[in-house]
Amino acid sequence: MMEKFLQQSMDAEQKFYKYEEQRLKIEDKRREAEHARELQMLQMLGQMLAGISSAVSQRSHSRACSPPQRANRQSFGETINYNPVDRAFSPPIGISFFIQRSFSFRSTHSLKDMENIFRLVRNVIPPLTAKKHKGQDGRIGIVGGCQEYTGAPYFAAISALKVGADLSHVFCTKDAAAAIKSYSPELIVHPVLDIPNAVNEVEKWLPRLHTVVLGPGLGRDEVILEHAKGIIERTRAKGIPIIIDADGLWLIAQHPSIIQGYQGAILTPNLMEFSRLYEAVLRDPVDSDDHHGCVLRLSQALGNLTIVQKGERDLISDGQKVFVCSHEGSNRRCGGQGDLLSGSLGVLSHWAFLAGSEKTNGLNPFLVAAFGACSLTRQCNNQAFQKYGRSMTTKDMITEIGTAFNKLFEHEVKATN
Ligand SMILES: NC(=O)C1=CN([C@@H]2O[C@H](COP(=O)(O)OP(=O)(O)OC[C@H]3O[C@@H](n4cnc5c(N)ncnc54)[C@H](O)[C@@H]3O)[C@@H](O)[C@H]2O)[C@@H](O)CC1
Ligand SMILES: Nc1ncnc2c1ncn2[C@@H]1O[C@H](COP(=O)(O)OP(=O)(O)OP(=O)(O)O)[C@@H](O)[C@H]1O
Repeated sequence: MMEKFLQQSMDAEQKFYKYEEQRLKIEDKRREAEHARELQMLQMLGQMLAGISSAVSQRSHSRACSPPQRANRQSFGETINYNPVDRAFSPPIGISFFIQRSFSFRSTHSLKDMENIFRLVRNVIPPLTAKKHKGQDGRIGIVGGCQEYTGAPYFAAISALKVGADLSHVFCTKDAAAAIKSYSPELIVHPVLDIPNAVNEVEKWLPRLHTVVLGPGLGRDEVILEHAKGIIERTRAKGIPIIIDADGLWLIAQHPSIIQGYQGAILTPNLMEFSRLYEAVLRDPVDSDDHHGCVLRLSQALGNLTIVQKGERDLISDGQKVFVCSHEGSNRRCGGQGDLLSGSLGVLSHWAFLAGSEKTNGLNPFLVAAFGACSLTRQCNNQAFQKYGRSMTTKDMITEIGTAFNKLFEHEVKATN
């Protein structure tokens, strides 16, 4: 009797997942069509504006220094495009000028530079409309959380919600679940990471997730890491974007092949995690005089997946370009701000992935998402530090997410120079 009941409920569950998977596919297609329509309208608008501006410039005897000429000049090569021959991701020349100015190696950015890159981030942010239903703007899964570390997965999951995801799931060990739930009723918590069939349990949820963030508070228990390995493999097999941070990077340093060649992955190492990974993959110590080259080489060696090297300046590379985010933060470094970054990136990478390179002027959408998440983290750091100074903690930064996001991405920054 019990067996029959169990079988029936398993069948019902499977039917539900199948139905849900189909529904999500239809929904994604509809959103793609919506994006394509918007793009078409923008292109038409662009053509109209181009027509008007060329008429105006003909009348006013155009100036000698046009953007395309400047784009080719070395003095604008502060952002290094390491593969100028590959045009696959290269935007038209005028736009290239615009992007290269935005992602500069200079330590300070002009307001205009920041406005340019923030505009690309804004392009991928989905509009809030009354027509949407719960889940459409992001269902993010955080894999991490064990007895020692319950804060890290919480920080990542709540940050994802505060940036704009609709649902945030945490897959953690049994003994971490109650603590994580008690921090926030908004989170959906699955205490499955330490059960024998953990990988299958998480896999059941994958069709319902847009992005997976793996690593915050995962710990280094061998059994859990083995489960994490299986989860990465299944996530990769389904083509779902995955952000790997903290102990997830420890795992990658032991087994780089799990992630090698998967361009749906974004790795977010701090300096320490970066050198571990670099040495494991390239069998060479990091060259401390050439951080940009090292980030680039690591990305290339792993098959051009996106790397975000966190630090005083965040270096972001997909093996072709290295971009720098040096948005002003503060001198306070509290544990957990990397989790804020990985959770935000979970949402932004989903939005960017969905929007595609048409919305990022031909640039790899993950680079734009990473730039957005780094700027946002640093802006939260800056705002919270102004209020709390040395006593600032990650919770204070998380409280700032709404206003920081609004300031960076919801309003036009006035370009004064
Ligand atoms: N409240 C929580 O639950 C928190 C848990 N955390 C988790 O703690 C676990 C271990 O993380 P750790 O970062 O300690 O990992 P590691 O055990 O790899 O330690 C890294 C070491 O590198 C040092 N380091 C970091 N950035 C550096 C830099 N730029 N230059 C030089 N040294 C640098 C740190 O001080 C630390 O001693 C992870 O699972 C992580 O997610 C952290 O996220 C912090 C908050
Ligand atoms: N020296 C710095 N100056 C300014 N901002 C920094 C500095 N170091 C880190 N940051 C900012 O903090 C973010 C998180 O980086 P951090 O090195 O603290 O990560 P982490 O060590 O992985 O964090 P966690 O404590 O969550 O494990 C970076 O992306 C960056 O935006």
